[in-house]
Amino acid sequence: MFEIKNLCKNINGLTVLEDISFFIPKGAFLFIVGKSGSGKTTLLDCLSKRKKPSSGEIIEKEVLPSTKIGKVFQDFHLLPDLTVIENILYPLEVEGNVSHEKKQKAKFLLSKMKLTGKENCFPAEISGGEIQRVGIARALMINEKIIIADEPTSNLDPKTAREIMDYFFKIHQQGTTVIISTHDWSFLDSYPARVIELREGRIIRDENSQYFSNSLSNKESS
Ligand SMILES: Nc1ncnc2c1ncn2[C@@H]1O[C@H](COP(=O)(O)OP(=O)(O)OP(=O)(O)O)[C@@H](O)[C@H]1O
Repeated sequence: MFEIKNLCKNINGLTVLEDISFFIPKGAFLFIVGKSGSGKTTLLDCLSKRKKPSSGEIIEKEVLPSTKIGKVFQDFHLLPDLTVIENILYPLEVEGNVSHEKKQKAKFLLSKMKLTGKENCFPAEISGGEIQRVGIARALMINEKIIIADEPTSNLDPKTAREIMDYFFKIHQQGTTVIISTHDWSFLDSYPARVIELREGRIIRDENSQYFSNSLSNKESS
């Protein structure tokens, strides 16, 4: 789905990503891990077309416009004057594509994100974790082919975080390519995933999660 070749990203004179090369096949379930500042967000920004590489390239086997990539980033940008359900449907509204079926899907995603009962609240009336889950539901509404999520469970209690990660894994099993950055190494034990570890902007490991959890590198980073 993505072939990343010799990707470098410099920001304000700082090399944030250096010579990153790897392939992400269609249907992958991929965790990007690494210490704070290792370049996870920047890599996801490049994959989701929020940032342009300074050099190198990202070749998409199936080219999707930026608006068709389901993105979950820390700046959720919910529209303050729209309710929760209106925010989730907003990207489709813009395209004039809100059908009865899509509304049913939005309600289904609300229940999966444990937001039932909050659909008519405005963003100012819900918690940070709930805002995060609205952002996830909106991303899932946009696209079923690829989801790129930057620390999607960071503000959530452990039980909710686990339920939402289970849901990401389920949609991966249904065929969606899922790329997630996380600080939570406990997830690596729980899902058969590919794990790429970054350190100072470089890939230092790229392995299956089952080999990852007991590693020295893991202990160093947790
Ligand atoms: N706009 C920017 N201006 C200056 N430096 C930046 C900018 N964006 C990122 N950086 C730097 O790039 C490096 C990588 O940042 P990035 O946010 O990609 O790391 P990260 O692994 O996602 O970190 P965290 O886990 O804390 O979110 C950091 O040293 C950061 O300070």
